[in-house]
Amino acid sequence: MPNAAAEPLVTAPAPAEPPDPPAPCAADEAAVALCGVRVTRGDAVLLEAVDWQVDPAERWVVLGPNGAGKTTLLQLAAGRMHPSGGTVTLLGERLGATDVGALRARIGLTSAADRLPDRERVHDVVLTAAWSVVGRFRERYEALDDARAAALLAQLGVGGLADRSYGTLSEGERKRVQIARALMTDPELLLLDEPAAGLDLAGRERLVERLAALAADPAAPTMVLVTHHVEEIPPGFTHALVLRGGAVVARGPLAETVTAETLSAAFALPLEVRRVGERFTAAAAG
Ligand SMILES: Nc1ncnc2c1ncn2[C@@H]1O[C@H](COP(=O)(O)OP(=O)(O)OP(=O)(O)O)[C@@H](O)[C@H]1O
Repeated sequence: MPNAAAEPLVTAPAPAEPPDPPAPCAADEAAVALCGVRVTRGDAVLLEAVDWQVDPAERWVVLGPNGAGKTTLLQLAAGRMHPSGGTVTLLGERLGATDVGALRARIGLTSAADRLPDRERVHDVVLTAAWSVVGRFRERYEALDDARAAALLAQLGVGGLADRSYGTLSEGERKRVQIARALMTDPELLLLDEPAAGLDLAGRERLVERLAALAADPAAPTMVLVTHHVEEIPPGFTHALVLRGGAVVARGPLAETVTAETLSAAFALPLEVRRVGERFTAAAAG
């Protein structure tokens, strides 16, 4: 008769190995880290399963058709919106677990929604960013602030317009003043939402030239530029994120991402994409 006590019929399973912790989706030193991000409004899904990491020295362009989720993504990256799911970490601070006011002060954002007073002197439009206000009142500014505003206007090629009132500027000149204003607080991250929208060819080219100079400056902040048009990608930009319908179509170094394949998929149209030097063009294939 078998000895049941000495030879159990059922062998106890070996204790399970503890599961590996999930790999972090982004490095700690990333300027922007989105992990499994989802944004919903009612039944609408604005972003779904977005993983994206921007390292401090990188310059990213975000491309995609109307409604792809580009502005939503930029609002997250500016700390002006929280995700419905997943995590957003900006400059080492996780949204939802940090003082968002202090974080926003470290981020420069320009968008068409910026409302700047037409009557304000151009110099003051830039200067007042130091106090996060849009009109000069009783704030006190240091000579250093004045010098910085003047230097930024000169850097953006609009130094000669410092004494004009903002409302008298052309659209292209305004865009460059807006970027100077966004740089006034010396942000660590600069977000540009369609900076070339509405500009004529010469205005676009002047802006692209200034952004290329900024991108080449090692002291410049991490940059993310949203656009619909590959022609607006400034030389010196390093990476691209391509979105469609709130999802990532492609992401990575510019040369591998801004291609006929990814853009045709994103814009749902067969496209030819050409690269001449550091500039891109796209047109319908045919
Ligand atoms: N509050 C909201 N409720 C429902 N849907 C919204 C809301 N806000 C935005 N959306 C939708 O989310 C989608 C993404 O919008 P978003 O502005 O991020 O796109 P976009 O890529 O910046 O578009 P565009 O290039 O036209 O500026 C759009 O379809 C928009 O209609």
